[in-house]
Amino acid sequence: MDRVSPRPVLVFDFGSQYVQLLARRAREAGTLAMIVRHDLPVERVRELNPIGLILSGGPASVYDPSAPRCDPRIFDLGVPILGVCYGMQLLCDALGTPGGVRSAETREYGRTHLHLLESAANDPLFTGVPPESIVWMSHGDQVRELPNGFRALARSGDCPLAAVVKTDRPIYGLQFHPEVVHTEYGQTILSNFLKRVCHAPGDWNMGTFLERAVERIRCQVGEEGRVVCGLSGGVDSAVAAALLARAIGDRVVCVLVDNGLLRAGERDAVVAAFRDHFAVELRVIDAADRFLERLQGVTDPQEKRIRIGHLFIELFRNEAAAIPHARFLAQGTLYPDVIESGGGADGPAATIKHHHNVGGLPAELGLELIEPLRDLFKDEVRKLGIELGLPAWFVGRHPFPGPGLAVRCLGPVEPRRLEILRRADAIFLEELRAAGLYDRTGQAFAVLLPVKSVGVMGDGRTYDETIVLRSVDTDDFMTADWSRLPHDLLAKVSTRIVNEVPGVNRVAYDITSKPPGTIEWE
Ligand SMILES: Nc1ncnc2c1ncn2[C@@H]1O[C@H](COP(=O)(O)OP(=O)(O)OP(=O)(O)O)[C@@H](O)[C@H]1O
Ligand SMILES: O=c1[nH]c(=O)c2[nH+]cn([C@@H]3O[C@H](COP(=O)(O)O)[C@@H](O)[C@H]3O)c2[nH]1
Ligand SMILES: NC(=O)CC[C@H](N)C(=O)O
Ligand SMILES: [Mg+2]
Repeated sequence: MDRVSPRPVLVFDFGSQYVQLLARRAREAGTLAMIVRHDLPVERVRELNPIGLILSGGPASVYDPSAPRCDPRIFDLGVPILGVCYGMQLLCDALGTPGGVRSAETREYGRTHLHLLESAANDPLFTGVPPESIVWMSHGDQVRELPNGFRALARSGDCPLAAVVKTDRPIYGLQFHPEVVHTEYGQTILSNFLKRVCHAPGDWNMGTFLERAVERIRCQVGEEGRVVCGLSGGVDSAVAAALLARAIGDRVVCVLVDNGLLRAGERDAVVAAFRDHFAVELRVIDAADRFLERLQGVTDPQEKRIRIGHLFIELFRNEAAAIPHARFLAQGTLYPDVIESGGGADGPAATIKHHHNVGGLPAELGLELIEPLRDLFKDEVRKLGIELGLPAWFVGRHPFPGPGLAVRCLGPVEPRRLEILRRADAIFLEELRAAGLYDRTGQAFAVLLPVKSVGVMGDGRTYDETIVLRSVDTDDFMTADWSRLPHDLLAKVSTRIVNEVPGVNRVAYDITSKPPGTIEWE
């Protein structure tokens, strides 16, 4: 992100899955955010002249001797500090909490009720936040006792210290995550921190992103360079392609790989949509057989992604080899793909899954990557797509992962199983659209389990496959809640799948949020 506002808020990265969300919420509040290493020395912090500091969450436990820590001198700078989850545990530990930080008796993941204490009534951090609200938690450790010189501001059912503040300095700790969209007043709290506690002017805006991104692409590609752009028909690659077209015109060649793992009718739909909305060349590579061959007998989800990622790159490389000056590969990589793949090489973030386009890439790429959307989230990319002139129905499409049905076909990926999944998925989406609910859900799809169960159909015994329906509500795909779909719709989809898809005798509906689940099953 570019420096427009002179004084940034620094987000110290302790390996949270949500570190960029903190930065993004700051952007929404009109403040430039810079993500920095968790152990940035205080001298360097001073040079950056921050308006405030945010300490992110993270997978470690502060009582673990190898846990990441910050330079303790940052607490004496006099700059406002907000510690979130691990960040709160760390600052309480560093400033001295008598009972220490320990593993909690009850861990909290997902939706929790927050109760503000009377002491929060006049605190600027909670201006505009009602006494009771919903927050999202994701922790197993807890600060046991109020640190010396702190005041408690809020509690939850299982966590007596859900928010604390130092009485003589603007140092706050929150055990819940204000940065996730499911925390009802999260943006209010972060915006209060920036505007009311740090006194940030709030004049940064996203409009400049487009111009700067175009400039950066021109600069990277040069006068002659050509770019191969992996185009999936999804929103991210379409927006990346449109951005490239704006920056370098017909020096971009889009490549759609038909990997045999696409949904029913997808390939034709993408080709048609592309023809109508883009002025650049699109090539389609038929590679279904090669992907299926590579996936034969593979059941481990990470291994599936890695094999798929590698084959994608081989195909892009072959394509680029035939085009003069094509040294670049563009992908619609977003921040969630990056952070879930483990963030950076030596960062403290845990690997949740190797997204095929990041963690699944081979060591030797042979092409220079262009990923203009790497710092952004899905809904920001959608806004950018609209600015670039893509139609609203197109940018509103549900995401579909690059590894496609392979990561929804749990167990071995075989043509027979893919066909079952494809048909069940098509029925679910058709009914969701018919009920007018497609645009009100974030992502919906079917999953085929490697589990058979007993049923009775036509008075006879069956022993057949299980389909799970998954539908989630989310804007940024970092956290998600399961969609409360009408029972009548679920009943209709279930009946149609069992009646119309041979080999399936049972349909289940997934009622797990993220966290603790992920959106995909693999
Ligand atoms: N079948 C495909 N052919 C070519 N490139 C692909 C294909 N599938 C994925 N990619 C590349 O991998 C990137 C990441 O895939 P991902 O599914 O996250 O994004 P997307 O498909 O562009 O958008 P969406 O999230 O809406 O599905 C894409 O932006 C694209 O560059
Ligand atoms: O291109 C992709 N390659 C991948 O390997 C991959 N894995 C997950 N996804 C998509 O990312 C979003 C978050 O998914 P999860 O909650 O399952 O991690 C959801 O929208 C998922 O569909 C992927 N996209
Ligand atoms: N999300 C977090 O920051 C978690 C912090 C710590 N690892 C815990 O489990 O409590
Ligand atoms: Mg996709």
